[in-house]
Amino acid sequence: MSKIEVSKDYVDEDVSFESFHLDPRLIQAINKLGFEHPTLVQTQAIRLSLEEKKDIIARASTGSGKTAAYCIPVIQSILADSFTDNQIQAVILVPTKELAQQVYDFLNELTVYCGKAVKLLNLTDAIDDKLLVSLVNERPEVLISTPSKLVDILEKDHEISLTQLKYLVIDEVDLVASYGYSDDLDKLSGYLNLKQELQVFLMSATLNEDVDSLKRKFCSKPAILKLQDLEEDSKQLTQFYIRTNELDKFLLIYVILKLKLIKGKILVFVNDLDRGYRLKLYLQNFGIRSCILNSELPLNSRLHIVDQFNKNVYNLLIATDDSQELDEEPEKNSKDGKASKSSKSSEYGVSRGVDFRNVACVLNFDLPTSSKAYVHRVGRTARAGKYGMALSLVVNEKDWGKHRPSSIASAKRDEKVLARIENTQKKMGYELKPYQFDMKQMDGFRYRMDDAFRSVTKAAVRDARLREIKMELMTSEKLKRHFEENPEDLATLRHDKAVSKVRSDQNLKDVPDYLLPKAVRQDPKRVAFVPFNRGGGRKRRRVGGKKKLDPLKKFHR
Ligand SMILES: Nc1ncnc2c1ncn2[C@@H]1O[C@H](COP(=O)(O)OP(=O)(O)OP(=O)(O)O)[C@@H](O)[C@H]1O
Repeated sequence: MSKIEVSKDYVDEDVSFESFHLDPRLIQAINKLGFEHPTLVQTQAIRLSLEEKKDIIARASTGSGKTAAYCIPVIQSILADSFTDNQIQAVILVPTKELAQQVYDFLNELTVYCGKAVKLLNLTDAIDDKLLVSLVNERPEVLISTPSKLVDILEKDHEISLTQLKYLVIDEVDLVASYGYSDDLDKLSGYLNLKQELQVFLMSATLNEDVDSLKRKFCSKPAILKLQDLEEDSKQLTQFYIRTNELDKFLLIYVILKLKLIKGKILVFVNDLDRGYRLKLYLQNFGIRSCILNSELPLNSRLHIVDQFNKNVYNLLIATDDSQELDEEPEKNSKDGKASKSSKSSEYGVSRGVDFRNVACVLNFDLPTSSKAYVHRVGRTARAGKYGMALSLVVNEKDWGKHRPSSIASAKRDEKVLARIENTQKKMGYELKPYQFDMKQMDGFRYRMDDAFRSVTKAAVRDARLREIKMELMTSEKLKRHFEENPEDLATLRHDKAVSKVRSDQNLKDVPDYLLPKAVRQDPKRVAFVPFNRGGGRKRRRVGGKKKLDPLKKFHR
């Protein structure tokens, strides 16, 4: 049994899962999951749902256990009701296929001792629609889907009935509400027996006014849970930013990664597809291996990459988050002010809800385009009560566009977005701290950065992108068969191979002694959290002990 550590701040230590009078099969599964106590949002949601039959709107921090908060009451109620035979009793809607799979996997674990009492169906599984319709007609108790896929299937077969539905869950509800799913939700409401027996859960870490119309449409007298603000000294997430120019972002990431200034697994976000490959190839020059995650890769590969990252097969994942969510007001994407679903990425989303495990640092190589997207990105670390840090590279407005090859359009607004991020974080009681790097001290690394940066041409990026897709399409097929035949062999399929023959110079891979900070030269094993002043001298903080270290502590002026 793997025990998952959850900090006191999220966990309701006075409460046990047994106190909810849950079915023994469910209790056994919860024990197997290693959950000792419910989290705060779970205690409240389970009670309100099972005892008071309330509709629930919950805003709770990223990583605070919202999935179990709605899954447990849904499964409990299905198990408790032995009279309703073979009916679709719950629909769980999420914005992306990744999340559908994640929720499906979690429900599978939760129902592992339930035999055939609870059947689950993930509608976003890439199976033929006809087969899907016939599987829905077998009336599994729980359907998991994106709104558009569900409506699609309902429109394909008018015999399917949802009037007996007891639970409707919309997870990441603000994204579902604002991301072009409103037509699908309107259509869906026509299939439901709203405000009768139906109990509704609307969940997210961020709620906005788009959710109000869903609240009016789907809920009656909902209980509103807001479980977000932690005490100052109990915050697990430490947030930093560095103001820089576009080319120096490449210098910074090289130095940070090469000298291992951040300990543990790092999730790097970039804002477009080519950018991800550019960074991967650039780092490859220095012998730094990374793995790519983006909307172009087949779903099987995406799921496998996240799974392997969670199992610590990779330490560095470069994820493209091209959602381009904007903060309200000044700019909206379409005439009605709603962001539209772009075809390729419409059902892909990596900053939302994906349960990355044990991420030490979220590094926003490119700053997201909205404060809301920032909340979700940085929420990939410091999950389930663990500590984590977020580091964002912010381009000075005056420096934007000065060096075309390293430039990206979104960075033009970085300073404005940073101001909004600071504002929203402040309202939640958080603070972003600036890091003043002494860029002069990194001058020794600059020529290597230049060399490596220049070697990554546009053609090399295009070539890498094509190769990776081809490779992953083949891997994806293999994965499909492997998943069926040989699940334990999956770990051997790696996604962090070199994707291009970019000239790889051994000189770039090694960092000569004279460039290293003194502390590292004296003791090569001591590479994390080192002071980066050539004179050395000051004592380092002990690594590993107390968690709330400032990981880049001595690197700034
Ligand atoms: N009671 C619990 N005890 C221990 N670990 C838990 C508990 N509940 C959930 N977890 C773990 O916490 C992690 C985060 O849970 P979950 O993915 O549900 O968070 P979330 O609130 O939905 O986050 P997000 O807003 O990012 O989607 C998961 O790995 C989950 O297994």
